Amino acid sequence: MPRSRDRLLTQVLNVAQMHAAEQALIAAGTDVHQLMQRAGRGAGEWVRRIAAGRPVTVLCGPGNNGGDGWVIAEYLREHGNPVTVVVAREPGTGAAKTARSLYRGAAVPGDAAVEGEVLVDCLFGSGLTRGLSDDLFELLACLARRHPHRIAIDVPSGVESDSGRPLNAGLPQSTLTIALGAWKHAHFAMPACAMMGVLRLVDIGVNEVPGAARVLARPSISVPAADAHKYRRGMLGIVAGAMPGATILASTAALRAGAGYVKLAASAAPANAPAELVVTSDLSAMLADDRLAALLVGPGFGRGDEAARILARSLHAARPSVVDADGLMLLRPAMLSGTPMVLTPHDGEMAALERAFDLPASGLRRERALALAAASKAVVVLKGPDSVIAGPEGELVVSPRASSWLSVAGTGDVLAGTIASRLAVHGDAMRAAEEGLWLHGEAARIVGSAFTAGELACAVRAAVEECL
Ligand SMILES: NC(=O)C1=CN([C@@H]2O[C@H](COP(=O)(O)OP(=O)(O)OC[C@H]3O[C@@H](n4cnc5c(N)ncnc54)[C@H](OP(=O)(O)O)[C@@H]3O)[C@@H](O)[C@H]2O)[C@@H](O)CC1
Ligand SMILES: Nc1ncnc2c1ncn2[C@@H]1O[C@H](COP(=O)(O)OP(=O)(O)O)[C@@H](O)[C@H]1O
Ligand SMILES: [K+]
Repeated sequence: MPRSRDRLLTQVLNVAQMHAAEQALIAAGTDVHQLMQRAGRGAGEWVRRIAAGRPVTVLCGPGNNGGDGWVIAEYLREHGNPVTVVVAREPGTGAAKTARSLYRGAAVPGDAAVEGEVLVDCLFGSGLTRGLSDDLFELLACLARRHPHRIAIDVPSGVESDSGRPLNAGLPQSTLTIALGAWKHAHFAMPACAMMGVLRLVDIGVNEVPGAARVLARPSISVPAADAHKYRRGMLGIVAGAMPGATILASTAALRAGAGYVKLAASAAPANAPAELVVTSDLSAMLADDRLAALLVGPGFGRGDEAARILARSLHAARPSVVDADGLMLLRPAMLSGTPMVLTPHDGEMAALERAFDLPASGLRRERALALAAASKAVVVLKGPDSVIAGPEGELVVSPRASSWLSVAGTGDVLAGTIASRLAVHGDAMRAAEEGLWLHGEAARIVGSAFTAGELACAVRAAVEECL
């Protein structure tokens, strides 16, 4: 597969965009039946590998998701894998009716007593418009209980594709979810993304959709130029506040993420500062230094008047900046200078920013991040179990689930330090945000479990190594 196709397969589409992409393929000469064959056979191959000869039950609904199910069932039958279709509803679309007519194996009416090893959920996909009725919910739940492996096709039935909202309570957990044609927002949005198990994508030839979101992917990071020296590699200034612990964590990560020089402006050198960190008590001189490539302001800052003054002064220096933590609580529209900026709020800080920028605190997380990015002209990294990055021009990057061990104090400081370090290297706010978020997730994968934020910060170096 050419590399450009690989990149294309990182796009994330909403239902309207998926429909438009499908129409474009149809206009170019591929009919819906062919698309369903591609999707169903591609998914069927994953199911066949997982089933490995064990009995499979395919639950088929009325729409094209059900149609995919009939194709999967026929694919398994052709390959000699035992399969039974449970017909929750007879097919209602032309393509699904054709797929059913081509199936030559066993089918039973909506019967919850069917047993097997692998359940393939093709009840509803992206066309779900309302919660499952009681009978359909019961059928799905009973079959799920009777099958140890549960594979959802496109999206698990009952999950809204654009939002990731479950429209029924108590939907079964899938062990694998196979997206068809393109990723959907539900694959990366809580709570649905936590119900989907492992994610896989089947390519059906969908082309690039303008304005589509992307999945965060491993960045490519260059080694320093042959003639590099510490200042040209990027000098990062970190402005310390009342609580130095957070800036130490941010500095520890920043020292390992590529910047050539990390300087901390603090009234006194913190007791446990890394030896490589250069500490200065002269904030004005640091801000006036022409070599200063980027600034990090906010971790451990405090929220008093003095902190607000230091934030305003720091941002007045008009350097590419990352604003995090208390800095976000103090940020006001008048402090923005138009230089590249990354804001890294969690949900609580996001609500404060929305108040400061007079934005409604409603809608999906990605919509809220986009609204703040547009209003602030900054790149917004809205953190959490389903982090998203929004750019001021409407760019949107969604993150695959990272380790839930990240839910420990101080990991946000590590993220801010990592992003700031990358910003010091090249000055591109969107790129720095993507690199930093990926490195932070990868560092968590590398350190494993029950780690501290300090251990995470040290693992940023190993994560960088994977991007060279
Ligand atoms: N796009 C592509 O390129 C390709 C897409 N493909 C596949 O198509 C899937 C999307 O298909 P789809 O649009 O037919 O939707 P799907 O989810 O099967 O069913 C919706 C139907 O059910 C109904 N309905 C909705 N909610 C309901 C409820 N709670 N309880 C009862 N009924 C309900 C609703 O009608 P309504 O009753 O709302 O009028 C509608 O008739 C997609 O996920 C992928 O698997 C691939 O084959 C290949 C290429
Ligand atoms: N359940 C989770 N799964 C994955 N990542 C998480 C989870 N909880 C938190 N994180 C990540 O950990 C970091 C926490 O940052 P933050 O809330 O600012 O913590 P702190 O202020 O203690 O540093 C963020 O990068 C966030 O995306
Ligand atoms: K499904």
